[in-house]
Amino acid sequence: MLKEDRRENMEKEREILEKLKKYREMDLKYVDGRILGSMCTKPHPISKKIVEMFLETNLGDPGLFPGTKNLEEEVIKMIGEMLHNKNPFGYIISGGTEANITAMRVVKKMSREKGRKEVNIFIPETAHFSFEKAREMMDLNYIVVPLDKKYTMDVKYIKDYIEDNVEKGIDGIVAIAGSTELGTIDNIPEISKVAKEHNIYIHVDAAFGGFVIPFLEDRYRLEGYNYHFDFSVDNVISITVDPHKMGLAPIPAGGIVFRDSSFKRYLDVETPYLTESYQATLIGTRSGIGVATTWGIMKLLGYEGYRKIVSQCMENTYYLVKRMKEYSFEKAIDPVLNIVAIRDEDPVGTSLILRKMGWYLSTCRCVDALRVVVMPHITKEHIDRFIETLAQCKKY
Ligand SMILES: CC1=C(O)/C(=C\N=C/Cc2ccc(O)cc2)C(COP(=O)(O)O)=CN1
Repeated sequence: MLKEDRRENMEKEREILEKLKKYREMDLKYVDGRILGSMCTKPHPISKKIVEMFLETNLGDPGLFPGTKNLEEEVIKMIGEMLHNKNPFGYIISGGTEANITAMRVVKKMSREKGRKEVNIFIPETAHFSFEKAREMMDLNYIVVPLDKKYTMDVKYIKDYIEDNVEKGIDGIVAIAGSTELGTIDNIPEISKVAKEHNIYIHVDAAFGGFVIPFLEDRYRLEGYNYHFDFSVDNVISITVDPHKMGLAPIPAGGIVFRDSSFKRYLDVETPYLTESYQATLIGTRSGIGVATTWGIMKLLGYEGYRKIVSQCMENTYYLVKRMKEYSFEKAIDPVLNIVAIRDEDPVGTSLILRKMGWYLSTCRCVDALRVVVMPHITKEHIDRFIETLAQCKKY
């Protein structure tokens, strides 16, 4: 390329990057500490170098990228180990939504194989809206399970429902380990007893809790909740666990892990023109970035690294509750994970006022409360500033 052309090109590139910078400056930044309602955070710094290294990879055609495919198998093994599964099968995919849809694909296929006309699935009121997308797409029939006083699934309701509807085949139970709104954990060992008796598939949505609970020290574990949620519990067949939440991986990095590879056949679709004859993931072309960054961050942090991050988040969670008390702001429940629900008579109204003041948090539906997710980017200074702002805003 001529020197002149090269110079022109560089000038054009510089202008384009300048323009992009203007758009990026319109975005909020996690480090400013005003993003209080997100379950994502600033990715671990090592991510940048890994993204650059794996930019062109495509796990949609794994025969071309065997190294990246090997990494995915290793990452699933690492996450499987974290979830007490020595023989895991799964994928690092676009996010928790795709992971939950994938689990529901398997439940539906297994139900069809049993010759059932209807796919009946117990689902908690606290279920993430991704299950609504799955229901619509696959015509699933949900039996919504009410919550008990701890905002977890009422297991007695499941038992009674099955006894009162013996003719109705139940294909699955969705349980949550770290609910979106309150971070509560359903009593999965209790649910497992019912599932085992009736041979029912349990899918655990640990999109958020999957990278918190395994690292949660005893001092942060509350009486009255059962923290066992993984493959150590019978009938747990699949788990959603997202590296791009508390795993500190960049987006997109969701995870779906199955008890073993025997469930792959329910997902496989023939792929005539690819380097592999079958493809199980919902998304076809998919970058290897999520796999590689998750592998790198898990190797770098290890158990101890994640434990420290989770403990820091829990310390800041308890600090927020302490500061709230000084202004008589009430918590809706004792924090189970790093999520705080601040009672409010008009949570939507208050959150809109706070947003105008530059603070982004969300609200709960299951209880009238503001919702703060105390992610690793939130510091005590941010919490101090937030509480002062909330106090001002409540004066009106
Ligand atoms: C229990 C559960 C979730 O809390 C969840 C998402 N949750 C929160 C997603 C979120 C992330 C950042 C943000 O600023 C706002 C919202 C999903 C879907 O995960 P996703 O497809 O990766 O968004 C599934 N289950």
